[in-house]
Amino acid sequence: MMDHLNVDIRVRYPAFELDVAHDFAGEGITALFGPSGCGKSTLLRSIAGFERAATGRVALGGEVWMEGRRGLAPHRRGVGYVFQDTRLFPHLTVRGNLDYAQKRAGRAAVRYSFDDVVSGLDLAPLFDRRAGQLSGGERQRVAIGRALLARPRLLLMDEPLAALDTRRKAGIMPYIARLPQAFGLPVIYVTHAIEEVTQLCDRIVALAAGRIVATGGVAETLERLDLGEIQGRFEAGVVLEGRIAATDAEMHLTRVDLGGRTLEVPQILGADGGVVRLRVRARDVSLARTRPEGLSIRNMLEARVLALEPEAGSAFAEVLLDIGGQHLRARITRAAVQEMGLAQGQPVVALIKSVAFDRQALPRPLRRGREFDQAR
Ligand SMILES: Nc1ncnc2c1ncn2[C@@H]1O[C@H](COP(=O)(O)OP(=O)(O)OP(=O)(O)O)[C@@H](O)[C@H]1O
Repeated sequence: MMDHLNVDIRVRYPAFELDVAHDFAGEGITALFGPSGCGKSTLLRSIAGFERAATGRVALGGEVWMEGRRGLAPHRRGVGYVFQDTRLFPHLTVRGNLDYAQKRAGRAAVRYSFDDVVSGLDLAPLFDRRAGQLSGGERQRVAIGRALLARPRLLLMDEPLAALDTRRKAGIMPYIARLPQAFGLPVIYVTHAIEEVTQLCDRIVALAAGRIVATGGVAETLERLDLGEIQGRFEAGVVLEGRIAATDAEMHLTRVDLGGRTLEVPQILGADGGVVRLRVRARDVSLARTRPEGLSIRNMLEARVLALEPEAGSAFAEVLLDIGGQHLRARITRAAVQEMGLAQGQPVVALIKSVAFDRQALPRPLRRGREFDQAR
């Protein structure tokens, strides 16, 4: 367990105020999540020491980085920073960019070497390329490597995938997921993309209008949050956690055990037994009173109605379901609720098309052991 980052920060702009007090976990990836303009980048900049208007307190373990209006300069705070635009030196090679970071590194003791960074991010094949000639995903890998070589005790990432297309995102996400375990440092990860929260993060700190509105584990916090404000009604859904039970390589399907119920989803590249999170949007779930026959839909889960929430002034209602401990949401028409005679406590069958699942489901990193500890 690494040191906790404790913040109690205020920033006042003419038209915006940030006021945040939080004890960030000393391990894993914490999502700083919220709508555009809620203050995510301002908070990250305040932690790093780039925000002149910040007042309050920032401390990592016993080390105070800011107190009142006085703070350590950014390069003395032991943070690595990864931006959306990578800010590499375009005219230098990848090797040149990494060497530069290595030379300017602080003296903090870290448990990994230059070679660990290079192999952990697969950077060797890129060494002789100029940074200006890399793809967006490759540039981000190099930018992460550069941040790690500064020997940080904490890594701050500000929407590192926002500029990438879906395929490139999927390519780089596994590298990010491994960072806390592989390099032994906590990550604070700014995003407003819910798939990145679901696939990469262990916890959420949700911000709205400069204040924290929810904190906690990913699945439960997403369920509590009113995502409408962040993602729009259409994206409402749940995050299910399960284990890979088996994969049919020929059919490109993976069966995921949700603890009694099984889902069939597009193939996930991961070993049997691996833990995965799956986001299911409410609009992708239909309901039936009894198990239908002769359907193409692969996923039919026995469920029980926990709550019915008609949306005022709309054709739709949201149905909250229990599927053996975990929850599911279905967005169906109010007319259907009436015709089916749905009521609280009633057993139903929830239908989910396999195509409804996000493509980039990633097995969660293993919780025990740090990869580089064994090498030392
Ligand atoms: N230097 C500044 N002077 C005045 N107002 C600022 C300054 N920097 C940011 N703001 C305002 O503070 C608010 C929060 O900005 P911030 O960039 O932290 O939001 P964000 O959550 O990171 O948004 P996004 O997801 O769009 O990047 C915004 O209303 C922004 O206009």
